Amino acid sequence: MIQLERLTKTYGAKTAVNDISATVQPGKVTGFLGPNGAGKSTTMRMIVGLDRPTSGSAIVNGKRYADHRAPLHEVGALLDAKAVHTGRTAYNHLLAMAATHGIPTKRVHEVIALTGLEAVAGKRVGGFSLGMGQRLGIAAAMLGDPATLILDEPVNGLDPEGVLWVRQFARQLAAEGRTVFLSSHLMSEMAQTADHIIVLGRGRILADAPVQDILTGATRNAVRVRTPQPDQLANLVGGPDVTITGLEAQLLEVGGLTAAQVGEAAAQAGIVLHELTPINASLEEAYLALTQDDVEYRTEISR
Ligand SMILES: Nc1ncnc2c1ncn2[C@@H]1O[C@H](COP(=O)(O)OP(=O)(O)OP(=O)(O)O)[C@@H](O)[C@H]1O
Repeated sequence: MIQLERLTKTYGAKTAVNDISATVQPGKVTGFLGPNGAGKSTTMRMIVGLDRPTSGSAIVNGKRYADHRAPLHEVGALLDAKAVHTGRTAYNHLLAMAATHGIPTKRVHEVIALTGLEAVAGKRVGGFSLGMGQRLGIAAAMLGDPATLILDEPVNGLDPEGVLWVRQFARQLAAEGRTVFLSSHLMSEMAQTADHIIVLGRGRILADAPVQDILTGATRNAVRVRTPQPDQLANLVGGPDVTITGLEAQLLEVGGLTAAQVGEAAAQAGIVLHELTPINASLEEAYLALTQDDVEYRTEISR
């Protein structure tokens, strides 16, 4: 379990993480989502003691990371997969890590098997593909058989097979009762992997809810209607819970009604329809809407 309590980190005038409180529960995959620069990596670095909070605290399995006698057995982290690129073989890299933490060689073989690295364990890490490097980073995080796993952008740049592997691995770890905390800037990926999602924007928590709740909240009930009689249709279906937006001269977006309701009302009133399209906001749209004011660097799209 990870408990963030009023956690704050400032760099000079810049507040990277702004007074966040949240609990990451065991037995679940929790997605940590936010646009670039939202403060995800800084939060994760504070959890594993690589950055010191300006104020507030990050507690893992009941203690601050630095106060654990054998932190590798408590928390495994993959924070920067590129950091493991060395001239060593994967096996020797893991063996060196294990040796410095008093972890037996047997465990090195176990994590190699666990992450499917058997075939490449004798190869130099410098020549690894991104996917293999990611597996090696996860193998290293698993060395101490930790109850809590923290993975920063574990699927970034992976091919579909690699993405699927990380997703299944994360789910398996959660099923074993571990706390699994993954960051990503892709809502679509998190929606398929996580049970719970925490959304960060400009260092603040924008949402902290089960994936199912976020999915339900994201579904928009709206219909796009093309008709040569837009004013009559608007008068007909208009009401207190209905929003009507003119998109083009003969194109309306009707919110709050289903396509069936609009179609039947139009038929009864003899209004001609040329198009009737239900619109469902994707989860990605909901996420963009949630974070649009909180993106640090906005790309201007010229029209
Ligand atoms: N060492 C540092 N010194 C100064 N500013 C920093 C430092 N580390 C991070 N920041 C700033 O803090 C903010 C949060 O950065 P952070 O890397 O935590 O975001 P992130 O959500 O992980 O983004 P990304 O997806 O790009 O990794 C950014 O504005 C970043 O520029």
